Amino acid sequence: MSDSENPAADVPDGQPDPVLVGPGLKALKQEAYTDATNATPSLDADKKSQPDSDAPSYFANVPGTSTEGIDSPDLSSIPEKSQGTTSSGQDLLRRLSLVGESSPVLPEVDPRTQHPELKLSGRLISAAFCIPYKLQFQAGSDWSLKPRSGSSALFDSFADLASEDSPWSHTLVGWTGEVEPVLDAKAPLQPVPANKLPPGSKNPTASPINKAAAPVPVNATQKPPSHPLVDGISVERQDREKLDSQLASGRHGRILPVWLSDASEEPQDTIVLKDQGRWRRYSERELYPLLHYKQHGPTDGRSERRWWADYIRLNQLFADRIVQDYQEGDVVWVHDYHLFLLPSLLRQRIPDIYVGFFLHSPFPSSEFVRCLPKRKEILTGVLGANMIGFQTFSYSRHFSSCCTRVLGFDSNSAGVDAYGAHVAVDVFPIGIDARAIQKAAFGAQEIEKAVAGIRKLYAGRKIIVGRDRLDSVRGVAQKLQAFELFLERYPEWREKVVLIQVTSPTSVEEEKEDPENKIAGQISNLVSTINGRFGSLSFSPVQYYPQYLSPHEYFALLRVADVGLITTVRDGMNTTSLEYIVCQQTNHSPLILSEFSGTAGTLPGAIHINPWDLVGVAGAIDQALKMPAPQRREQHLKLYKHVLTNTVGAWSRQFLHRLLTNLSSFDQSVATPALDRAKVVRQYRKARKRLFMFDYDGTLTPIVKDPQAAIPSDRVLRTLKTLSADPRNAVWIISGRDQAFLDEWMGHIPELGLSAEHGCFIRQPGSDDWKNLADKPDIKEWQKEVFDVFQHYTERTGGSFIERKRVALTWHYRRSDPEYGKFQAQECRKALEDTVAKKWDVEVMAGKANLEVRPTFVNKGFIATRLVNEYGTEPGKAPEFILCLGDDFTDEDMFRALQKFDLPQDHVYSVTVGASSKQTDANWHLLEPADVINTIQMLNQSSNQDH
Ligand SMILES: O=P(O)(O)OC[C@H]1O[C@H](O[C@H]2O[C@H](CO)[C@@H](O)[C@H](O)[C@H]2O)[C@H](O)[C@@H](O)[C@@H]1O
Repeated sequence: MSDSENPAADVPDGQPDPVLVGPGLKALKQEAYTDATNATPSLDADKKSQPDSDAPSYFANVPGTSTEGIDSPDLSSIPEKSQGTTSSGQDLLRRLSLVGESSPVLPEVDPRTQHPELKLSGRLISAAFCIPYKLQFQAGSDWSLKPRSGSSALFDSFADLASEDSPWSHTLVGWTGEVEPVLDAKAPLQPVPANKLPPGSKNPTASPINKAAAPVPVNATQKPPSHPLVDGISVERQDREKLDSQLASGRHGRILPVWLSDASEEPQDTIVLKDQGRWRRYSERELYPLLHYKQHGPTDGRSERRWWADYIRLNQLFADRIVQDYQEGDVVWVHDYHLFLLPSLLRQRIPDIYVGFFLHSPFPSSEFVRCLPKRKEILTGVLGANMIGFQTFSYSRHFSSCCTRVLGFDSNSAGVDAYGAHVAVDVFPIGIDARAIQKAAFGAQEIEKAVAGIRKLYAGRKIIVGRDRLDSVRGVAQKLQAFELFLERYPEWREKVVLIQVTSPTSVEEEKEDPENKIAGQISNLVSTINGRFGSLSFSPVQYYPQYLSPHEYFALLRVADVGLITTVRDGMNTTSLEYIVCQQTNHSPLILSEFSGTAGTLPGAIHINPWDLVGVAGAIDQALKMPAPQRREQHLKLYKHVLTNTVGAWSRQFLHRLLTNLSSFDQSVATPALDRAKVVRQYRKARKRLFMFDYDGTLTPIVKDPQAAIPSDRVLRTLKTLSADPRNAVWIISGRDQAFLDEWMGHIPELGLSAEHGCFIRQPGSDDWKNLADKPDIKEWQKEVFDVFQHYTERTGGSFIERKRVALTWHYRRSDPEYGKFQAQECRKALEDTVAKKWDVEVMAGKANLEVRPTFVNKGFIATRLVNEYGTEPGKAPEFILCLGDDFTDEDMFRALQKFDLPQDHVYSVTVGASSKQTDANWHLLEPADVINTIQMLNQSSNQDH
């Protein structure tokens, strides 16, 4: 049902086009596009293929003029382009309370003026799996372009971005899709072998679509499908260039086709297209099912490895194409799961590129994603983007949670900290081009005829309409089961209600090739059972049509419906439900919508059902059929306002606006620059007195699961030894670890100064003795109370444990469920702050997957201050080079302490280890402990050069 996330976004081989909406519909009006044998039209003509301007306008549909019952509100002054781009439009929307109810309508403003700091070029490159055309090819001739079906909302958004009103110069990068050879119009069609056809489909050469069987007059002019793919098509360079020029301008902007082939050397004169379907396999057999909560059985993994290799190559070829065209300041917007790896591939080549990613399909719980063998590659691939958008909040939450659980990255509802960068995560439910749908659905003679025809056919009966693809996730079986139960439980409706269910063949690779065609079989059994139980010789309560509909038939069906029934068990965004709402502008028939559709959250005015609860669905059908007119009108109005305000144009503006806002706020205020090593070396070499303060965990060694396993490597020890051997250097380890640990691992380097337990203990260089700075008589008492609270949470948080030191106590939850552990830590912290911390002079600190309690009067900042003071702060005495490094909250005390001294700026380097987006008082950042060691080694080497 949803085509915004249609995996194939295409017609199965050898099939006629399914329902076309949006650009498809508009383009359909151009006969030449549908005729493979005609000369290829110029894409400019495409612009003219907008719906007829004399078609009755939805927006001119003022109250009282409707012929179909209760009217819609007067939206006549909403501007055609984007409903709200002018002040009058905004006023009207406000008057209708459209603004503020849904996402705000953003005006078209040139992003370059709005964000001068980003130095935008004004060019937007969209990357989508396929271009919006199906290609037919004959060497030496023009290419034949037919509108590609599916993904209508997405293609409409490209048209919007490329329109004259858009501030962007738009380029679309997409795969050519499976290229077919042009058929000789006069040559007889060869029968297609049955095994090459999708299950349930008719042999195109055998018989035309059964006109009599259709619920509405079937488009008899519909062409038989083109033949299945021919393998091994050779495309010469001049033919590819010809396609480039045919696609150079049009309603979607400039289109750059990506040629997917095995050829490894660039550029090839001839590209041979073989087994073209392979480029879909990984995404449609592995990713699509997983994203929709479907798991296949175990396999030997060989095919999957091949598909994965193709998936990588596909993403690389997209990256190549974009990089070839890229100009500084371009924004790249990547769409959907076929291109999960593209953001990182682009960032590897252009580190400061602006990239947004939008996922059109659902994103499942981490419990599902973790089953994917390539889970890490997929997640890190997409994390190359600056912002990742989802259809619903729950999908975005699942994604962030996956990054925490699978990759161990910090995340919250605003985003994920990945590899030193903050990746924003946000929610943008897609809309439709409501105005185009309205124009397409109303007024044309054929549609009016079809509407009248269906009404006549089912006169006196209520019509429930369902239109879905025959994928298992679309819930057609559940719908039929619920309808059967409805007829059983509400006998008063028998003979008075008909369910018209139209299904187009599946587009899911895996299901297409199911030899048993299980779903189709199941559906047809259910239909027979219901019609057998509740039908009669003259009437069948289920009218089932496994076929494609023309746009006219499709819109006519949506218009005559008394109830729209969508029982999908999983889908990203259901565009049919949005189109249904537009088509019901005058009837106001209720919409029953599965809560598992991504659309449900944005359509609270629909009747939400759980498709697995058949009794509930049956009850909802009864409720919808009996709904009084005023209630129907009221519910519909809410839905209608939503669909009209949240158009696909508003969606893309919203996405780009937030991407740029994120980029600019990130650039300006939060980012901590990477440590300028050249500057550090210069000052280091100049300085005669130098002070080093190193935190230990997360700074000198990477964070690991078991605290006892975080031991310094030989390289770390050698580096520290060399550094501290220089008499000009004072080198200190200032750690939360206890004395025993520091003695054991670093105690053998006599030149090192050590401080343990966040400043509670100190051991001077050259000494074996530890001095206790936290010696107070009450220690045992507060320790006991802290221990009891920690113990309480340890018992209730699997995997957590307590580390007892001499003074401080640490509760660790790194081995617990990351989200539950974090939650329990918040609770535990609250409990400690409300009790122990109020009674005693202790501080509760949140560390890395831990909580620590230590006396308030000592901390790492206190030690840092003490050390600088020991050197002397007057000019001539003060250290001329201070390097202080740490990674967590407790180290911020040191950074703050250093700010209090009046020392020359270029003498003091406070460095946080981690993302540049981290909230910190440090002036610089380094990504990871390895960078710290590299930096120190560099200083050591620079000293050698001095000698
Ligand atoms: O001040 P530091 O030297 O950074 O020490 C802080 C705490 O580090 C240790 O715990 C942390 O590192 C462990 C090993 O990588 C890791 O498993 C744990 O999750 C981290 O919280 C140490 O165990 C604590 O005693 C220190 O206070």
